[in-house]
Order: sequence, then structure tokens, then C-alpha cells
Amino acid sequence: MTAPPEFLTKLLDRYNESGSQSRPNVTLTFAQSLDAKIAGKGGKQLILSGKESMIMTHWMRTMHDGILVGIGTALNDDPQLNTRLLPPREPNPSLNGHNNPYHLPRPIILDMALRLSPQCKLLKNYSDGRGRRPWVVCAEPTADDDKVDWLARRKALEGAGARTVVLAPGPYADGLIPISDVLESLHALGIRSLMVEGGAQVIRSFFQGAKFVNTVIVTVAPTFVGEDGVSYNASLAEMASLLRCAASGISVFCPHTALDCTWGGINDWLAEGVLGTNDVGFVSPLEGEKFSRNGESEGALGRMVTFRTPIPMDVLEKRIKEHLKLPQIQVGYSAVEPSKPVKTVAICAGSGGSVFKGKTADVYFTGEMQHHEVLAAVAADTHVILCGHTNTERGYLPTLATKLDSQLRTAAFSETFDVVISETDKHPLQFV
Ligand SMILES: NC(=O)C1=CN([C@@H]2O[C@H](COP(=O)(O)OP(=O)(O)OC[C@H]3O[C@@H](n4cnc5c(N)ncnc54)[C@H](O)[C@@H]3O)[C@@H](O)[C@H]2O)C=CC1
Ligand SMILES: Nc1nc(O)c(N)c(N[C@@H]2O[C@H](COP(=O)(O)O)[C@@H](O)[C@H]2O)n1
Repeated sequence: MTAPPEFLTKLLDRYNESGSQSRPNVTLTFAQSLDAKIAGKGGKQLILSGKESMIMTHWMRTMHDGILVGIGTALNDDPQLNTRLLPPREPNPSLNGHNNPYHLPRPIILDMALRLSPQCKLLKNYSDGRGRRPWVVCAEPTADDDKVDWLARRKALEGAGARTVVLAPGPYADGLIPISDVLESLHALGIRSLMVEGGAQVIRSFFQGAKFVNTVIVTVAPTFVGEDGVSYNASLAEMASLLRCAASGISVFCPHTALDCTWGGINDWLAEGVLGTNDVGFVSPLEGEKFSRNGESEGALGRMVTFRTPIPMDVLEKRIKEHLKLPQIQVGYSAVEPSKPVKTVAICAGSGGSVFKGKTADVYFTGEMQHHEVLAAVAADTHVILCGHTNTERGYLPTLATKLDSQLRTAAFSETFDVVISETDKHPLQFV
């Protein structure tokens, strides 16, 4: 193969088109075992990717401006972050500024305390003309830190060729810089696309700042590492149902928020229930409408239903109960005007609290919200309707099954498929 696989080009080419944002496009990518471990006991580096997947990783490296790892990975693995597995070809130093045959991403190390070794391979490759100059993202020491020591380490790293990117002094919560700050600083320095390779803490940080991640590509190795391994997140118990599926030969595809957002997805199904059959109104995106390369709208976070004529709350409550087939729902009435009629309903399947923040509507309708989010909403003259996280999602399954069935029938597959809805999958909590 002499060019990146087509699916990578399709996924990552869209980065070239997004112009106005102040952060780079981010690809989070790593390899894990079935039990969600990315390294062995004590951080032992493991080869979890097969040959093809490793080559894919190296192609991905050629497709980004920057490649970011945490200092844990830099110290533990002493990585090179280059493209040595790709087919040999002539270097083009005048184009690339180094003797590697392919475009190399700028190595970026998140290293608050400047612990990177001046003898590391990244710096050695740079000084030998085989790599790009590494950037070390750090933060100015606070008054309590040992500034003399920090300045000495900075001098040593810069002497070895590194550029230090110094962010404002903390304190930062848990000593971690918010991912948005890291990304904005890198964008200001010209990084428009960023590949994030790990390790565990960095992956956690980026999953927490998930709204800044455009693409996640995970290689899952068919192996178990065991509880001693390094994990970024889920424990074996959390993954039990996934593992049972894998053991029975069932592949799992989890569309998650994408299915909420897409047109004709879960939020639109909830909006249909809110609109009912008699009332005239319209549905619009609540936030963050996304467009394809051709400029077609692909979906948005949440929906807003606007009725032409306001309806009473009890009519809306009845409608939602019928649509979700629920005998009871939880309702918090506006503390300002408890019987306020409803003209606008903000909708978000699952857990809508963060999506509703700053949105004005007569009603927030979602599965669950935190206690204090509910208090703030009713105090701000908004009714709240909560139906339980999965109750706002599971009722959509027949609609999804019909869509899947029709797609599978029209697709040119040699096999035939049956679409069935699980009869055992249900809300994990019961009223007793
Ligand atoms: N299987 C795979 O694909 C990969 C596995 N690994 C493995 O991961 C392990 C290393 O993981 P960790 O020890 O968790 O190290 P890490 O590489 O995630 O680095 C953690 C350090 O990075 C800095 N950092 C992370 N997030 C930050 C933030 N938001 N703000 C400021 N600084 C931040 C902090 O200094 C933190 O101590 C190694 O065993 C390595 O082999 C690493 C990369 C990929
Ligand atoms: N894709 C992938 N699969 C694995 O099995 C891995 N262990 C890793 N590790 C990451 O790659 C870095 C090493 O890069 P070089 O081989 O030195 O270029 C390592 O530090 C991890 O970030 N990745």
C-alpha cells in the first residue's frame, strides 16, 4: 500500500474544510485489550496492534500537524512517533524540513513539570535531522513550586533542541490543564490537526473534554491483559455485557450520541411525541448543528419544539407518557409561574443538563438531570420533565429496527439479516 487506507482519507480529509474554529481537529487513537487495558503491569509497553493496525497508525501520523502524548508515555516508552513502517521512499528535506521520507507530525508532550529527558529519542531524532522539533507543553511554576529547578530543566530541554510552550501558572484542578486551553494554545501556534496517542491519563483527559474530539479510532486486540494492566477507564465489570457479546461472536456497534443527534434519530422521535398529532408547531436544532462536506445538515445536539399556540402542561405530560409508554414521569414546575403554558420545549435524550445550559425554553424534557440543575431551571421559570435516562431512548428501538431492516434489504450484501430487538435489555432500575 503506497497511500493511506481510503477510510482514513475519508475520515480525516474533512479536517481540511473546517475553517473558523479556534482549536485543532482532534483524532484520539490508541490500542487496547478486550478488558480495556493499554499497557501491562507497571506500565509495561505492550504490542496490542497487529501489523495492519500499526501501519494504519503510521499512516495516520502522516495526516496530522501534531501528535500528542503525555509525559507518562514519553518516560515509559521513549517513543519516536515516526512513520518507519511505511513503504520506503526518497526523503524530501526541502519540503518536509527533515530526512524522514513522509510528512511527520510535530511531537507534542504534555509535561507540566518538564520531566522529559534531554536524551530521549524524540530529541535525538530531531538533532540527527530525522525528526521534527518536539514541543513540550508545560505551565509556569506557581509560587510554591521550585522555580529554580524548573528553569534549569527548561534550559536543559531547550539546549537539547526542544521548544517549551509555557501556559499560564495554575493552580489547575487535579494539576491538569483543561483540554480546551491546551488545544487553543496549540491552534495559536499553527496546529490545525492533532493526533492524540495516549497514555492513560491523557486519554482520560480527552474523553472528559470529549466535545473537542472529532474522531476516535481504537484498535481492540482480541486478548485480555488482566486487572494489573494500565487502563484509561472501564473496569472488566463495566464491560461484562460487551465481553459476553464478543465471546458469543456478536459484534457491537454503539452509535450513542450520534443517534440522538442525527435527523430522524432519537431526539426527533421525542419531538414527534411532544408535537402530537393535533398541535401545529415546528422542530428546530437546539445546539451545534453539524454539516457534511457538501453542506448538508447531518444533525444537531437536542431539539426545540415551538408550538404555534401554547399548550397546558398537563396536555404535554399526558402526551409524553403515552409516547414513552410510562405510567409516571417526574415533573418540576416553574417556581415563578407553576401553571405557565408551554410554547417551547427543549429536548435532549438521555442526560440533558449540560446541553440545556444557557438555553431558554418553557420546558426542559430529558431523561435525567442533576438535582442542582433542576433547582436552577425551575428557579429560572422553566418547567422540567424527567423520564429516566433509558426511557427516553429505548422506545426508539422499533423505529431504528425498521430503518436498519430497510437499509439492509437495499444494500448489496450476499447474506441476509434479521433485525431483532432484545427482549432482555431493559431499564436497570425498578420501582419496588
Ligand atoms: N496502547 C496504546 O495505544 C498506548 C499505550 N500507552 C501506555 O500508557 C502508559 C502511560 O500512561 P500514563 O502513565 O497515564 O501517562 P500519560 O502519557 O497519559 O501521561 C500522564 C501525564 O501527562 C500529563 N497530563 C495528562 N493530561 C494532562 C492535562 N490535561 N494537563 C496537563 N498535563 C497532563 C500529566 O503530567 C500526567 O501525569 C504507558 O504504559 C504506555 O505504554 C501510551 C500510549 C498509547
Ligand atoms: N497503535 C498502537 N498500538 C500499540 O500496540 C501500541 N503499543 C501503541 N503505542 C503508542 O505508540 C508509541 C510508540 O511509538 P513508536 O513505535 O516509538 O513510534 C507509544 O508511545 C504509544 O504512544 N500504539
